[in-house]
Amino acid sequence: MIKVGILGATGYVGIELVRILSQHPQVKIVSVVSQSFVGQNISDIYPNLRGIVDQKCEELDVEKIANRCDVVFTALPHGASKTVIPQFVQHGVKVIDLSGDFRYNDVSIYEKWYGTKHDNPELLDISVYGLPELHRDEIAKAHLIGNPGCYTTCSILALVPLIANKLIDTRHIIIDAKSGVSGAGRGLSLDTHFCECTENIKAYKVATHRHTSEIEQELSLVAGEEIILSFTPHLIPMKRGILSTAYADLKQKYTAGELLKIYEEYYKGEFFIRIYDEGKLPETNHVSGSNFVDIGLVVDERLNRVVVVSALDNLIKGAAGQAVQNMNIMFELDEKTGLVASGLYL
Ligand SMILES: NC(=O)C1=CN([C@@H]2O[C@H](COP(=O)(O)OP(=O)(O)OC[C@H]3O[C@@H](n4cnc5c(N)ncnc54)[C@H](OP(=O)(O)O)[C@@H]3O)[C@@H](O)[C@H]2O)C=CC1
Ligand SMILES: CC(=O)N[C@@H](CCC(=O)OP(=O)(O)O)C(=O)O
Repeated sequence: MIKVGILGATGYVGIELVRILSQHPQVKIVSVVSQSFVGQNISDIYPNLRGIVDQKCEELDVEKIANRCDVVFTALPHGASKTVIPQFVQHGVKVIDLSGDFRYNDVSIYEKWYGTKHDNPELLDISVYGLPELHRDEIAKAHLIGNPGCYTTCSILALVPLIANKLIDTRHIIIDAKSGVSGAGRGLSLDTHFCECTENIKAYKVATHRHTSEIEQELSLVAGEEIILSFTPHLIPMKRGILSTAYADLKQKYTAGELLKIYEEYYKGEFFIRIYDEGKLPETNHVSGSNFVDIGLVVDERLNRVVVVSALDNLIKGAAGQAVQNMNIMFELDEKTGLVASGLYL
């Protein structure tokens, strides 16, 4: 059995990790760590887990946790993980970090977009961007994973086949994405207050959202040249789910059917990517509670522009599910293990 610890277990991502890993046949959860609920049972905080995971939350004592775990998931706010992760790495414990701290190849990009200094830039040399569909071989050998963000997973996977096959003009890509409110975490804030986000939709951090840089990093790697693009996130009155709509100009004429064949071919064998037939498009309900990314597209023939629509659950393929997929790869398990229960509809 793989012995796991979950830091930030009481957060929205952390509790999805607890839920998924409690049903994983090769995992034993040995430690759930909290900052504010030390000594309380996790199932008192999330009563849906009563009788399933009745484990007490521990304080963050790296030495104690590292001695008992093969791998730790750090589902802490950006910045908070930076101090503890190097200690786990030194203890030889594998780490899958859900924050943005270890997702970047170039520290100056992290520092520019996160507006803070990185304390351990040397670890960026060993960390691997945990998007299995792009970096599976590196993930298998990694000790430290920077697990991708939710908007980024949804947006990158929607565009990769077009970029890898050089089908679009990469200078004018636009991504318009919408997220459910759980994307902002469980902490209280004015933006996610009931009256502020119910019956209301808003764009935020337009042209400045940090996920722009993460999407650009990965798409540039695929393209073999620097890509910069427009990314606009929106907060919508739903609990979970991301829907991303990407627009790009085609270099030549293609029908939707031809492009969909290219997508099918590119993602052949990728269980967690589902390509829709022509005339159908993904919706957030189709992926809720699951580790799938669903992708469909339309060609706007008047403009010779492709419009790619993708959907995922921000807490699963956008966070906890993808992290477990990475763990499966790191421990040489079938990467679907523990991740194929059907999703929620509604
Ligand atoms: N929500 C989402 O859809 C996604 C989130 N992420 C990333 O995952 C991470 C977790 O996000 P999310 O679950 O939404 O956040 P939450 O705010 O819901 O949870 C944060 C967790 O971190 C703990 N925590 C907060 N501050 C500290 C600290 N200084 N030291 C130790 N523990 C601390 C909290 O503990 P306690 O409750 O005990 O105070 C809580 O368990 C973030 O980095 C986020 O950016 C990534 C992809 C998607
Ligand atoms: C709705 C909402 O607020 N979403 C978050 C993104 C959540 C996420 O993906 O977190 P990472 O930054 O760790 O990738 C945001 O816009 O910052």
